[in-house]
Amino acid sequence: MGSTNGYDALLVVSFGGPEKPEDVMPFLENVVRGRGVPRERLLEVEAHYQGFGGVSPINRQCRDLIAALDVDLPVYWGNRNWHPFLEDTVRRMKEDGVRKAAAFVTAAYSSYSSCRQYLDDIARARAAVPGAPEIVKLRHYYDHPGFIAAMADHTREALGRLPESDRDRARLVFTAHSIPVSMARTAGPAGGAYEAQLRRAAELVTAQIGEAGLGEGRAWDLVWQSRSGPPQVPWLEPDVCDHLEALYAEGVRSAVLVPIGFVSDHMEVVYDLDVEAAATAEKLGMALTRASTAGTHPRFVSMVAELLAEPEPAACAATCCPAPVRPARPPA
Ligand SMILES: CC1=C(CCC(=O)O)c2cc3nc(cc4[nH]c(cc5[nH]c(cc1n2)c(C)c5CCC(=O)O)c(CCC(=O)O)c4C)C(CCC(=O)O)=C3C
Ligand SMILES: [Fe+2]
Repeated sequence: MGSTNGYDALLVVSFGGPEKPEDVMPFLENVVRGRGVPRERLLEVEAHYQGFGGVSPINRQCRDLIAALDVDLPVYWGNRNWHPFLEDTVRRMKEDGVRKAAAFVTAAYSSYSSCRQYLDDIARARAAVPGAPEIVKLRHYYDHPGFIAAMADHTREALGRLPESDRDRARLVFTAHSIPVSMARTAGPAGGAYEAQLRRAAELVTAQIGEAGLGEGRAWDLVWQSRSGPPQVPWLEPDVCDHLEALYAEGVRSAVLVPIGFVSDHMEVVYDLDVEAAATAEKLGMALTRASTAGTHPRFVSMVAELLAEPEPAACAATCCPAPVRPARPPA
């Protein structure tokens, strides 16, 4: 609990995910609408979701976070790609008499996909609801002590799950969602912010591990996962699985995956890391554990209340994190 700073509601904004098998394809169509993701990729990803019973963990995780929050405000929740849709939530907020809400987005970093697109989602939802409340997006929190403490705790815990003899020398492999190289170049006010912020967060987490006596100056890397898009468009590399192979070739025999780019253990984490990267490590004979994301760690939960109490953040410049220029359609 604490100051609510002139806000009369908190709005949690997230990605959304399917909750039953029939939801999977319509959800995926929403995600990739107009984005040139090849059909084969979509069918592959559909199979990942169906392998988990057609249920993404992300909605449950949003509900859990909301249940854990200790704020003196009514809390609402709306998604980009699946129910509860942001527009429906904004309509309900208006009907409830909300006038000015703070938005907590479940993405910590700057980039079109992780920041601007959420701002656009909020703007579109408000435009569809006459008399919609004002909605102020809270600041990026990738370097907030609450986020870092949660990730450091979970990284220590994952180190503890390695065989004892591997703990001191295990490599920390931080991962984040790959994005197109062009999107990475234009992220943030001066470009390059997505990668720079991820590096900063990884550095801060590694430093806290060092303070806990788990290896001053332990080696770490930042690599990418969950690449989408057409194959001819360059995305950030290396992919986490290729990186594990390269590490093995260098003689590294143990690692901890730290999904610093995400805030809950959603499908990209439980499939791309716990299934795919785990299989790569198994094949190589490498000891590998995966740190939990921030989730409902108490310090991450209390961070939300702390963000609410901060002075209202300045809006992003209109030129920040621009939408990608869509690749031309291949000739028919
Ligand atoms: C930066 C970033 C984040 C982190 C910030 C944030 O958290 O928002 C993120 C999160 C997520 N991405 C998710 C799922 C998907 N992302 C896709 C596709 C894409 N992601 C992109 C970027 C990001 N994505 C991009 C540039 C694309 C290409 C299409 C486009 O330009 O938009 C696709 C399409 C199929 C495919 O993977 O090819 C799916 C299904 C889920 C839900 C998981 C669940 O259901 O549990 C979450 C949290
Ligand atoms: Fe994604």
